[in-house]
Amino acid sequence: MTTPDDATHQAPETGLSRRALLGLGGGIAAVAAAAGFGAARGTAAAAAPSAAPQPGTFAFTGAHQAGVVTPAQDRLYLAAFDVTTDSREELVALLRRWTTIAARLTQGLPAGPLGPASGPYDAPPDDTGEAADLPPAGLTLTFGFGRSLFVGTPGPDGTPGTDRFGLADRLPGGLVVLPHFSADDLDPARSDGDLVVQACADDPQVAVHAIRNLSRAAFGAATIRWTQLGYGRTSSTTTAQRTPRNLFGFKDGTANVKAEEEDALAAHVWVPADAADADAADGVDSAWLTGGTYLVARRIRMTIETWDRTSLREQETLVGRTKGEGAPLSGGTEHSEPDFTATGRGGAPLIAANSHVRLAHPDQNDGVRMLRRGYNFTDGNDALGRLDAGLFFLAFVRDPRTHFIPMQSRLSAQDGLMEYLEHTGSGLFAVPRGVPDGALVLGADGTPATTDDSPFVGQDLFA
Ligand SMILES: C=CC1=C(C)c2cc3[nH]c(cc4nc(cc5[nH]c(cc1n2)c(C)c5CCC(=O)O)C(CCC(=O)O)=C4C)c(C)c3C=C
Ligand SMILES: [Fe+2]
Repeated sequence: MTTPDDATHQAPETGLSRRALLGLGGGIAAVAAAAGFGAARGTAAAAAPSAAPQPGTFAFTGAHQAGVVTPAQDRLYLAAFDVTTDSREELVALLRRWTTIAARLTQGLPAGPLGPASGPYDAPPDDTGEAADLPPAGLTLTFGFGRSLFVGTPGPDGTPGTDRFGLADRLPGGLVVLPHFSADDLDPARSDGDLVVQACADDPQVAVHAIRNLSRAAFGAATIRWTQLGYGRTSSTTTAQRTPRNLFGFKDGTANVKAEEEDALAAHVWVPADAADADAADGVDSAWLTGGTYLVARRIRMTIETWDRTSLREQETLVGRTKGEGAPLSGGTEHSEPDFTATGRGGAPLIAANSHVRLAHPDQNDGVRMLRRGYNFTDGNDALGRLDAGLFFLAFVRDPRTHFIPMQSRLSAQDGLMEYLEHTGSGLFAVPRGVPDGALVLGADGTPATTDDSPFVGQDLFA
């Protein structure tokens, strides 16, 4: 399992900058070894002197990809890509390059072994440089695959898409076309994509630097389709984290699935082996996704100006919790269980039938929960001067057919909050399991010791 080093929870800013790491004798090899990359094959990394894990870093390798249960960082930059090559080999080569670069960036190293300010004077540097003096900032990079990577994009007349990479019989059952939900006003230019990279960090420049360098490494194979910048996490993913607030001013993430809840993660987040058994009955081999998860992304615009003219009573009634403490309207404190049977004056339920927390609660959803990991966003304003702001909803689930679609159908039809919400972008991605611990061996220059058999994110998909 991906585990953060101790320092990351508290003070990532204490980490050394990339420039300082480069200046350390044998720094790259030592960091690679310390990050668990060494040892396996007697490489330079394995032989390097051991060093303490870098403060402010999370391991890149592990049973699951980092960036799911990792304590939610403060900033997000997410990019969806269209693959522009039709060559399976070039796609695999891209994923190898991304894996190598991600392993380096998440450990606070520059994208390439030479860094931003050395290397041949007549060639572009192998790192763009804007994060050179910044600490690792808890950067995680999480990769996923969209449905179009497997079966292409259907034409407007309904003609089937093209299986460009011979992956159609690997399409996992949960990677469906999401239905239209009422109040959806989706912009195709902010939706879907063959590949996704979620970069989370406690410094926005570190997250943007990561996507920029991955995008650069994709040249000739993939181009950015859409991106979303997020600030102010809207969820807690560990019990140690303070519950943050969304742009409606309410605490968000109170009842989230947390990293410490191993049983809930197994039941609601990680794709179980029997999902592949079910797909096998349909002639699909989706074993590559066992231990992975699905990422649902929804750009949800909030009509902030209208909300701000709404009474506190109305706001709390629509959410179903108090604005100050975040306690259920049935009483107690933030982490008290809501009592949906409690009634007030005239026998009316204290938590209204159309309140968000009642409709999203597991009791109303066949026991379903999800790991939410969203962010606030503000993308300027529209022609009327209204903020284009809201919540970039991100959730990791074991199967969107059971863990997202029914709940979102219910919310979009009945949730009182919907009067203030508009879904403007959408994406669904299969997130493969992690690169195994200790398997990614970086050489002394920080590149994989062997290129052809070094593991990469999503490797099992192409096996
Ligand atoms: C389909 C899933 C969900 C969408 C879309 C969604 C949008 C959304 N939510 C808030 C604010 C809050 N949500 C809260 C709880 C909550 N929300 C969902 C699901 C979706 N939310 C779930 C599963 C839960 C937990 C329910 C439970 O188990 O009790 C809360 C309460 C605090 C908390 O538990 O996090 C708030 C507040 C907004 C503003 C929003 C769209 C912009
Ligand atoms: Fe919610």
